[in-house]
Amino acid sequence: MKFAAPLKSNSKKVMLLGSGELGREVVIEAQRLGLETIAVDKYENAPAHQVAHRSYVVNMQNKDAILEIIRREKPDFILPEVEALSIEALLEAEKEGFNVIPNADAVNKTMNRKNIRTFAAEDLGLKTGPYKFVTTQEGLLEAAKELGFPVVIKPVMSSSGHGQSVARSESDIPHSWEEAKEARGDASELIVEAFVDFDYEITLLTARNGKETVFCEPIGHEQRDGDYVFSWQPMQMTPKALQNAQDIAKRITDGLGGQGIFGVELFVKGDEVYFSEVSPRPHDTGMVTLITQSQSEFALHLRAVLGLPLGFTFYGDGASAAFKSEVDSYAPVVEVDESLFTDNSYVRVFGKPEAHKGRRLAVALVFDKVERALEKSRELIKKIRDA
Ligand SMILES: Nc1ncnc2c1ncn2[C@@H]1O[C@H](COP(=O)(O)OP(=O)(O)OP(=O)(O)O)[C@@H](O)[C@H]1O
Ligand SMILES: NCC(=O)N[C@@H]1O[C@H](COP(=O)([O-])[O-])[C@@H](O)[C@H]1O
Ligand SMILES: [Mg+2]
Repeated sequence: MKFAAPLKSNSKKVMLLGSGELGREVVIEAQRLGLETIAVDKYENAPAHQVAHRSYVVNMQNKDAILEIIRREKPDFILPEVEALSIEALLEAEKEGFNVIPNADAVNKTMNRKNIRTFAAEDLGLKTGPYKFVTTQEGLLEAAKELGFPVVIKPVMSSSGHGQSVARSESDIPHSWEEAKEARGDASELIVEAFVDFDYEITLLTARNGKETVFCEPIGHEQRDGDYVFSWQPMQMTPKALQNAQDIAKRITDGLGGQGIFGVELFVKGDEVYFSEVSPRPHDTGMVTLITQSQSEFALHLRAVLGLPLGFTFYGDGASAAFKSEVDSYAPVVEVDESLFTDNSYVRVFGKPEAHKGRRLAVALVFDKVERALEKSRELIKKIRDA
């Protein structure tokens, strides 16, 4: 493999569509291999903008605007980093010969819950909880009654819990209907899911480099309001549950195809494993790999994209805790207690230019035996605050 320098006529270029905290780590890893990096997002000074060679601010849902940047920059690899972006632009770019990671069809399927759920459950036959799709409030009530309360309601296009709610009875339906409008993406259709009473849930990071598929240790996580708050690795699983999880991850990622890392989200009850959803890119709960693995999920993503070998060492157990702002601010300051800077813990501050309530601004990482690491991350996260 040959590695050119950036900003030359023969440079290899990587374009990130979405430039948040996950993209920032991908850009850093890309630069470590001499790649030229271009970061695109809908607002100025997004985390990856701050480290990339060039950056663009554009309406990510505008086909022409995205295509214009792609045609101008001619990247060797286009890495979608957020769900809410113009899929038409990606389909067209692929048609023109650009390499969309993992491929435009996989991005199309995974960005929309209806597409990915029907693909997983109906085409591939993977086990999921019962679900229905609705477009009206009356339809929502009907579906919830048929599935049985409680139900989880989510816009077909959204992420990080935006627009998501749990309805426990009929009286919650009007609120859930209103809440869905908070979607980051498309709320014209909703998925209504029976509540899966799982023992625990995991993300199984799965990397494909065109030659082999490699799994990371399973990542356990805790979610609040549809968004991750703590994650730890490895999640203790029975051998049978782990085998089932890897089988599902292999089937869904083979089904989607292409190269890169995927975050396969699964619910586990006993030895039974239910498919939930999958990100065709690094996963927020996978930030824990920044402290547990010789090659983080971001480094593995790049290796997979470039077709490089996927070998890495699992250094040992760890945990991560997301810090979310409690204020709205145009000049956010994250105050971190010195006790976070120890031999086995540290913090990464994302440098987001604006804070609002609930926005993730930093992550605390702890390296320790998994229970202690999680316990410690619960203590440490209380020592991070908005200044
Ligand atoms: N059917 C369900 N039964 C029980 N819990 C659920 C169900 N669907 C979702 N959840 C809970 O809500 C969380 C978020 O749901 P989901 O992953 O579908 O949304 P998301 O907005 O895509 O989140 P992210 O972007 O952070 O992955 C899940 O990790 C799980 O904890
Ligand atoms: N669950 C998806 C996820 O974690 N995505 C990550 O959050 C950023 C958006 O953050 P913002 O909402 O603070 O701009 C995205 O750009 C990505 O890095
Ligand atoms: Mg999810």
